[in-house]
Amino acid sequence: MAALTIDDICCSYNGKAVLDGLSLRVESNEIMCLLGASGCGKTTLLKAVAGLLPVSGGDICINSRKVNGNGAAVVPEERNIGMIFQDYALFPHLNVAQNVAFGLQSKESNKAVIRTRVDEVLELVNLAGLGERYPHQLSGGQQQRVAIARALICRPQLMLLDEPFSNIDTQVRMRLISEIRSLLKEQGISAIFVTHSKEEAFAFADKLALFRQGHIEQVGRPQTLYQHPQTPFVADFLGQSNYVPATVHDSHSLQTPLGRIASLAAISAEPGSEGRLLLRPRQLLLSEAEQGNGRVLEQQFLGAHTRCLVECQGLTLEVSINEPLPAVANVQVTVAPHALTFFPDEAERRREVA
Ligand SMILES: Nc1ncnc2c1ncn2[C@@H]1O[C@H](COP(=O)(O)OP(=O)(O)OP(=O)(O)O)[C@@H](O)[C@H]1O
Repeated sequence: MAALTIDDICCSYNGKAVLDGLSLRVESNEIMCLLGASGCGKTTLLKAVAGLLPVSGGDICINSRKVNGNGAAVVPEERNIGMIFQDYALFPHLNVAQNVAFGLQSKESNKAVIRTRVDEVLELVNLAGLGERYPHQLSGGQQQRVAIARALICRPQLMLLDEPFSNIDTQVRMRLISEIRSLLKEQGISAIFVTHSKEEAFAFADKLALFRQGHIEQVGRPQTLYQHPQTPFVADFLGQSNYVPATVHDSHSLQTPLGRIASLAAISAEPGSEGRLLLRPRQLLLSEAEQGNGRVLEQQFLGAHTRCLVECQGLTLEVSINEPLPAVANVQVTVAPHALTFFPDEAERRREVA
């Protein structure tokens, strides 16, 4: 069942369209990440879902209930949504327990029930025992946990998170991401999460929706978008891309300056079609070879891997290898067996016209 369906919505500021006919579906207990460049409309979409911004067209349904439109408009506090922001938005004059209790107080008058629920959610976010502290006495990561506890206390069905990890230092960030992800999964909460960071998106989301100027370019599992992008825009946004000119030889191979390359899956273009083969730095392999087809131009040791620039058949390719090569100039460049991603020139021309 869908936790949220957004169907053909339009939003504008001062008559200028920011979202124009955008559709998206978030399944129950699914974490959807909105990823995209600054200003492409991610926060606008969150605000529209939360009911903080009017929608000029289209439908938004939360758990099959329409929440916008004449006669159907549901106010933000009745949408059963939890919101978490980049700057935590805690009340500085309230302690942790009071901050967390805040949203529940308008719905529940029994103080003992509120206290028990505050303790429960503080336990969930690993802050048990810190209820008496004030926000300024907590680290950034702890403050964000308080914000999460405050959002959880009303048992939301849907959580909206707007760049929640960007103020958290790198050491703590991946741990917090993994904890919050497990928490949302355990509690059966669906979520939409906005970020600029592809690493956060990969680590936190079940699905990515990659935005491009108010529309969604591609939506799917992070690995699918990374390994099988439908457009060069998606490929380039999600990681380093090498492009090699190629012609389709048959349904399972391409002819390229690196030779004929076999694909582990069928290529969806006619034999003879010209275009570009996408190769990620990890999809190229290097071996030392005096008579090899490539020449190392530059190496950068980056800890977990080494970035290597190689000149091969007139192309400059970026290859990711584990350890730096010894000082050899010549290498053999080959392509690791995989399902090739091929962008036909014709499809790109059609996209440009559209
Ligand atoms: N209140 C507003 N009034 C006028 N224009 C606005 C307003 N809020 C946002 N915009 C414009 O709408 C566009 C989309 O903004 P939005 O905040 O949704 O982008 P975003 O993708 O979340 O960006 P960022 O990643 O920088 O937060 C931008 O061009 C922005 O300048």
